Amino acid sequence: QSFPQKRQCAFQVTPQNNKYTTAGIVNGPVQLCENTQCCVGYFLIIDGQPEVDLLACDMAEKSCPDATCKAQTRYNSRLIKCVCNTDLCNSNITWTPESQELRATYSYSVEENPPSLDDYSVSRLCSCQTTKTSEIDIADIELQQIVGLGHFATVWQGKYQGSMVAVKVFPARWKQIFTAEKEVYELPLMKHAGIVNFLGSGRKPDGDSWHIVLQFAECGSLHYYLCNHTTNWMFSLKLCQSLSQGISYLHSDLHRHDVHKPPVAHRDFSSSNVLVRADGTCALCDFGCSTILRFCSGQGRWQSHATNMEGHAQLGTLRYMPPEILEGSVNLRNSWCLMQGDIYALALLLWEIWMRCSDLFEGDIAPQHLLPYESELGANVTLESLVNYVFHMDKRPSIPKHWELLPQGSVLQELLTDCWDCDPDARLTAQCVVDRLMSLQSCCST
Ligand SMILES: Nc1ncnc2c1ncn2[C@@H]1O[C@H](COP(=O)(O)OP(=O)(O)OP(=O)(O)O)[C@@H](O)[C@H]1O
Repeated sequence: QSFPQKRQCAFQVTPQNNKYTTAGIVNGPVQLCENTQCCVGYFLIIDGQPEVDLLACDMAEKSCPDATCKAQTRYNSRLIKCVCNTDLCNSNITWTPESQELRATYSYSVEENPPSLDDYSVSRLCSCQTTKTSEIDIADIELQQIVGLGHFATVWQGKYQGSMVAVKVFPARWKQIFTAEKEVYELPLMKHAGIVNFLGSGRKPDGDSWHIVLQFAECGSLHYYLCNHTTNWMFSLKLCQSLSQGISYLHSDLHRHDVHKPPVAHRDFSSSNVLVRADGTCALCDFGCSTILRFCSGQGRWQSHATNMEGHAQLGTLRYMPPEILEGSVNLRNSWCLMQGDIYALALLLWEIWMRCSDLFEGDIAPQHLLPYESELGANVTLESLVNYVFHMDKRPSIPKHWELLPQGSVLQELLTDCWDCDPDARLTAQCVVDRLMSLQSCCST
């Protein structure tokens, strides 16, 4: 009886990313694969050259059609990966800076491969309704003070028709991001308590800036709020519920009469992109990186559509990126994976909120606000440290041990672990998070 030869792969790990040690028997620089015929290699680009970050057998059986180690698309041009199917093939990577630059441009656009003509025609066929909002005459707005400085825009507090508003001002060079964000706000049925109310948009007569006018959120961003306030249990639950209801609504595919709201993936969900109103409810904002999914009946599948993609390899905030996006294994043709990425970020936001809830800490003293992974990886995380910690080591923000003893502790713990699971398919849907939070309301009103 003959047994198939086990694959041998070059092996090199660091103590920080030693998860792959379990993928097979290690004998010095060689590993005999237990579960797969595929070798993997991760390389960091240092001074323009690939340097080994990790070499090993793959953890599970996956497709690896290449015989040699060819550089695959990555998050940006600083980390590359290959998967291949011959003995020790992962020890040498085929890589050129030019090919990498070209591929990186596409790596975080919606299509994993450069779009074909067919894709374009399908996108046109599947374009969907928008609600035409009357343009706002920018001259009617009185800008009062700056309340936020983002990557793309400056946010002002202002006055419009006697009401306090927020005005997001994009310089002309970010017109594409402005258009993408406006397109999401202008979708039908976008008015919802969990989403900041869009009042209109306009352009300065001299054409040097584009404006989005929004309801003003008195308490600023969730990040700002948590830095400055602790909460009690019921208040934290209100923040979490409104937040999950907002993302659940954004993800929903709604048909009301003849009007259709397609699902939207946020793709840059972070505590800076959630606002807090005076009544303690959250509202989602900042849809500049979002993707609208359109169902193409001709194709029988969901099609992603994004105005803002070309030329933007890096979408979203690094710290909140799910492991599959950090690692680059996500198939961006599968639009649902974008929603699953939002759920991972939602878990980090729930964790941030609960870590500031005094009722969940002894002596009612909650620790000062920390961003996810801030205590483990510092205030300025790098891609390499996150890939290692979140993907290779499969670690998440730590859940306080004593929560196990609290009446709601096990539910909180399960909810977080079910939302930040390394397997995107295992994560809860946003509606399921809303339902679980609802059950917490009845079980633990302290
Ligand atoms: N409607 C609003 N009411 C009050 N403050 C707001 C409002 N909209 C935005 N802000 C403030 O401005 C900040 C930046 O807003 P926003 O995230 O929309 O801008 P951006 O340029 O897209 O930022 P990013 O760097 O996340 O891409 C928010 O974190 C918040 O503090």
